[in-house]
Amino acid sequence: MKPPAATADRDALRWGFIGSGRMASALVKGMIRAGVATPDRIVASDPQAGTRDELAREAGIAVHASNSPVVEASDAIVLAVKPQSMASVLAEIAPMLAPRHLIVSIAAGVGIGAMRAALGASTRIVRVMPNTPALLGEGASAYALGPDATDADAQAVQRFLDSVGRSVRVPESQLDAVTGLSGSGPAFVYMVIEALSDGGVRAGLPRDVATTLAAQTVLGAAKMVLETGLHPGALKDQVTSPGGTTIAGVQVLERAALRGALIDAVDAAARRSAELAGPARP
Ligand SMILES: NC(=O)C1=CN([C@@H]2O[C@H](COP(=O)(O)OP(=O)(O)OC[C@H]3O[C@@H](n4cnc5c(N)ncnc54)[C@H](O)[C@@H]3O)[C@@H](O)[C@H]2O)C=CC1
Ligand SMILES: O=C(O)[C@@H]1CCC=N1
Repeated sequence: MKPPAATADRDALRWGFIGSGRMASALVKGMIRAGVATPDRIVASDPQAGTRDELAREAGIAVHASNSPVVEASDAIVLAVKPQSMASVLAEIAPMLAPRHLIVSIAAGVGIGAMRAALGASTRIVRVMPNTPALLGEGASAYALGPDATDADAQAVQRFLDSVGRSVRVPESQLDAVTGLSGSGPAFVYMVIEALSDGGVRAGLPRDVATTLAAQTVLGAAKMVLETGLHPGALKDQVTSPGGTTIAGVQVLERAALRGALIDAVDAAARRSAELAGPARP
């Protein structure tokens, strides 16, 4: 890797967010919550007044209507617009970039190659796939480095992502799979929680009790996987008494092909991420 850009202050980067929607908002608020950046070192932009006002009010940062003040006031620029808006944003910011700038894209399906083509081959680029639980410091992110990104860039992005959850470095070729699993995954898990809660209600629990128990059960089970290091199947076996209640439910889930449905969901989301890189965008 190349040495860090001489002008970049690695320990006190100024962060700029282009696009202030749901994912940018989760990351900004998560960073501030974790203390990785103070509000005066983060700026953002968005064309929608309501979106600007909301983030400015909730995070205490400056949010501009145009993108040039963000480019001017930042060292690391997080591109947080929809994939469909990326081409116009890249064309807009390309002439404004200086050697100090690190480009961090969170857009699904927009490749490093396409960004280099639009911004210039020597641009330092890191492509990230975060997820919305970053808001609470429980994000799951993966990142891939562009050819000109430095060790310092990798460290800065890893510090940023680890401050809002867990992160892993992957080859760019794996980012569509990451998008299908952890990028889209919170939506799948919310559906599971909602359905578990429905089950509790069906069995006679009040809704609030059922949702609390369902969500805490998913949280606890996830922590068991992460903190014991045991295989999920072994942990499932610990819950499943011979002739007991759990195996009765497991049988229903196997008959309903729960596993196949989840595998298909991740696969479909990963394929959609790959599709977004192509010319046929919606
Ligand atoms: N929402 C999620 O769970 C995740 C989203 N992502 C990625 O993050 C990106 C943003 O997604 P969301 O936050 O969900 O979308 P969003 O629609 O909530 O936010 C996008 C924002 O970009 C703004 N925008 C549009 N054109 C712009 C321009 N030219 N300059 C500046 N801002 C502009 C829009 O007004 C909007 O507020 C997408 O590329 C998506 O693939 C990645 C991981 C998870
Ligand atoms: O649904 C989407 O396209 C974005 C990318 C990953 C999560 N949300």
